[in-house]
Amino acid sequence: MSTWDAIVIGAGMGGLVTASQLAQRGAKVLVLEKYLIPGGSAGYFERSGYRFDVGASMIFGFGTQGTTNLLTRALAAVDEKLTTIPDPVQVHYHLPGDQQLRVHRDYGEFISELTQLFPQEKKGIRRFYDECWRVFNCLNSMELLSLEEPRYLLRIFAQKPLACLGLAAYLPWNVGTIARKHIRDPELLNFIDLECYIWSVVPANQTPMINAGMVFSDRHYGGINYPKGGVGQIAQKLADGLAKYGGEIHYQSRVNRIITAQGKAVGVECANGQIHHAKRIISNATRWDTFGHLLPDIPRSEQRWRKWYKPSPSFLSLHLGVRASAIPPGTDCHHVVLNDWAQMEAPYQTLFVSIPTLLDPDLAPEGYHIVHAFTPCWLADWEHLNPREYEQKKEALAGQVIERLLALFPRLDADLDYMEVGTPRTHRRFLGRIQGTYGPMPRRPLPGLLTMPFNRTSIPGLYCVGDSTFPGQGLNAVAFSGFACAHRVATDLGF
Ligand SMILES: NC(=O)c1ccc[n+]([C@@H]2O[C@H](COP(=O)([O-])OP(=O)(O)OC[C@H]3O[C@@H](n4cnc5c(N)ncnc54)[C@H](O)[C@@H]3O)[C@@H](O)[C@H]2O)c1
Ligand SMILES: CC(C)=CCC/C(C)=C/C=C/C(C)=C/C=C/C(C)=C/C=C/C=C(C)/C=C/C=C(C)/C=C/C=C(\C)CCC=C(C)C
Repeated sequence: MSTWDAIVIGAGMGGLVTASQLAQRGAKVLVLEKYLIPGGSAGYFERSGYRFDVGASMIFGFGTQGTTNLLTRALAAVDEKLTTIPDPVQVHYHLPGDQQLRVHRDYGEFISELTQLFPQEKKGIRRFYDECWRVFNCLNSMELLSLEEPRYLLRIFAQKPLACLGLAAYLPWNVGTIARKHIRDPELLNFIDLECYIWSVVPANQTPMINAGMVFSDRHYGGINYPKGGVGQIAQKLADGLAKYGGEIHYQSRVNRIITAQGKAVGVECANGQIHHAKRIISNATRWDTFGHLLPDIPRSEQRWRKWYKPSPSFLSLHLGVRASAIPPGTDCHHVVLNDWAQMEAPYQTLFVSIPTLLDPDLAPEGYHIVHAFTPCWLADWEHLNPREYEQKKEALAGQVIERLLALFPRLDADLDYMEVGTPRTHRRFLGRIQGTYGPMPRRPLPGLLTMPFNRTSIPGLYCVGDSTFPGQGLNAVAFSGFACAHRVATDLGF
């Protein structure tokens, strides 16, 4: 039995930012993580001399200026810093009809390359992406904290009235509506769908405009920057910072139950039988894993949320080690391959490829590269298989992905040194996420971010943080959720 100011269930990025922010304010914080290391889907694993990122290697939020560089800020708050390596191209698209497009760090260069593909839409392209900048500039001019804290809202409204009104105006909108104001060409609209899909896993008409403002502008402002030593270093450094400020993380501590008394969350019970009490409980597990699992009941507000959002697909992931000769000189770090616009959302169709060793060669033995290839698919496709069927399916689908990779890297098969294949079952098992999901997705077009819940829940004393809270998926997004959650909890605790 022990008593804390706050207990955080899960050391994913959302949980770690919340915990480190609270500890830095003087709160006594305990993080309970079921796995061996921190990071969750932003963790890593090592095999045969390779250090693989568990999830995506394309990192936003590491800029040096403005207010939206939330990873830089979260680390700095606990006196930590990471060396980062700038990526000159956010993504190299391989589009249907053998078209190629690179999203350069330089905004002008990107716009000019896109305009060469769609010259008839020169004005529309400029107007659409400039409108994204308007959203970003509002966000990037203000301190980003909890929108559930009325005194903060009054303060930023007094400081930045135009930016607040600008954001309030965009909150209910999705990208599809804004894009259609400026663009007519159906193929260009398909491309805008893909621009959204690769991080939101839904097309433009379901992707909140505020999030697109962040992603489509920050890639040119703060840029995409890779942390030296791999994505896992971010969580590791936050965990170090947390410890410096007196917080604790217990690994291999799976929480089985949130304990309530008179309807209020007051503690947790772990699988090892330990019980911990705290004034506030914060869950970094998804809302689906929190309500109905850690707490038996699903409150009415959560039932409503489930009518709006469902778990998005998971991924089939190939983590490959290859001889350097497989990767031609001049290759970009991140690629997206799509052969048919109509198939963008179909399982195993849109292929994501990252080669983080092009930025940080130390992640692989000398003379070798890491290739992480992943493609969305559903858990249902992988359930009810016996071990032999499961292995056979993994092998067959991995073979199909490699076949597609050969179009980009013809020597890849001959130069293959190591392969580890993850499925939705792997993601569910190791990340503890329902159906191995990447995050929540709207069941239908919703009013932008208006339906995304903040950190407080309908259970007094219980908060949620991470990608099933405002503003959704992405490391920088869950970092925002962590800043906001810590701000709200600290205020409630009187810190
Ligand atoms: N390039 C990128 O932007 C990038 C890279 C990696 C991850 N991500 C994003 O990170 C987001 C996820 O971050 P997050 O903070 O929401 O969560 P997360 O799922 O990454 O972390 C949750 C953590 O909670 C732990 N956990 C779950 N249930 C538990 C229990 N009962 N007891 C103890 N521990 C438990 C898990 O082991 C995990 O470490 C995703 O949206 C993904 O997009 C983005
Ligand atoms: C007062 C008054 C009047 C009013 C009020 C209003 C206001 C103030 C409002 C506000 C709002 C806010 C603050 C908002 C915020 C937001 C945010 C922060 C957002 C963020 C976002 C982010 C994001 C979305 C990100 C994402 C990312 C991602 C997801 C990524 C991913 C990646 C991947 C997957 C990779 C790919 C790969 C390849 C391509 C290879």
